[in-house]
Amino acid sequence: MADEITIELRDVQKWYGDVHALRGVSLTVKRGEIFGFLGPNGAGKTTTIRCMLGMIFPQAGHIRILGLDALRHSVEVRARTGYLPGELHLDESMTAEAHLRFFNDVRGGKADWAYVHELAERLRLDLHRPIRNLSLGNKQKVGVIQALMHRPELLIMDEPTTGLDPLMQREVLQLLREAAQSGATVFFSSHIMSEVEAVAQRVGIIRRGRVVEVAEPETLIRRALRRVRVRFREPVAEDALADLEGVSLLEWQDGTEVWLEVRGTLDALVQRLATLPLLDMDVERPSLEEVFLAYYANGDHDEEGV
Ligand SMILES: Nc1ncnc2c1ncn2[C@@H]1O[C@H](COP(=O)(O)OP(=O)(O)OP(=O)(O)O)[C@@H](O)[C@H]1O
Repeated sequence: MADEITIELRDVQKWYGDVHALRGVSLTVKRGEIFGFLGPNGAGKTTTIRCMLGMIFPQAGHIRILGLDALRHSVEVRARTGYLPGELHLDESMTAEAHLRFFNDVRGGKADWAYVHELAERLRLDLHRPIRNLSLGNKQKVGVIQALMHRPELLIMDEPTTGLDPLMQREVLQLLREAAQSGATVFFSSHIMSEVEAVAQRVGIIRRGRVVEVAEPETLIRRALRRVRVRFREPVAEDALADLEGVSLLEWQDGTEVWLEVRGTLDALVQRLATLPLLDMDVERPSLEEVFLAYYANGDHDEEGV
């Protein structure tokens, strides 16, 4: 059903003068989903988000948000969306609360003030302090509340945990989860793999203006390299595991303790180990960070190479 799709980008291209920032970005986000948009600095995350909200205009492609053409209906799209920009512009002379009230009035006054106070408490933000006296992290909290306070059906957040300490990062990720549990769709960008892994149901990886992968975090991790430590009851010959596809030897300590690197499934390794005097084995689960770094180190997915 069309309304099951909240975000749809098809072949979106954006140039800034000579800079080809988006080279045909396509992706789909379903209603109620938490989608993590991952990529290093300069990959095109902010540009994609600004196009989605009709703040800048792509030269080619189609964008539908909440069933609307994002460029023709950007005002309605923005009214129904909670947006946290990558760079916040707050009026330093106002208190946090005055800023939120002002912003809410501009947006048409739909804030849930009980929720605003609950958010401020959870994020440990004093709403009565002038913004000029707030740290970077506390300013970020004002932005997070600004995006959430009208309980929008769509949240678009550009690097939501920027400047926050680990405890507050976790709290913000929890808020994203709760928003999705109450039916909102969440799209957030990040260059921190662990936070995407912790919260996103699907991840899109953008690299040099192209989405090179969309998958569940678990799928990306399964595809990655895993380090395996094997211990044998008695020494085994160095070539006992050498011929297995996708398995490379890292360390061979007297044939009793062996470190391996395995790409893909462990099936072949496990079958071979069953024929050897195995004592035990440990498999390290790669983090999404390792997956991501491997992805970026590998130019196979981009015809222009690294
Ligand atoms: N206003 C602009 N004028 C010219 N080039 C720009 C402009 N904004 C972005 N770019 C370029 O477009 C590309 C994509 O930038 P973008 O900010 O979308 O990346 P990003 O993934 O959000 O990175 P970051 O995490 O650093 O914000 C980069 O090469 C950047 O230098």
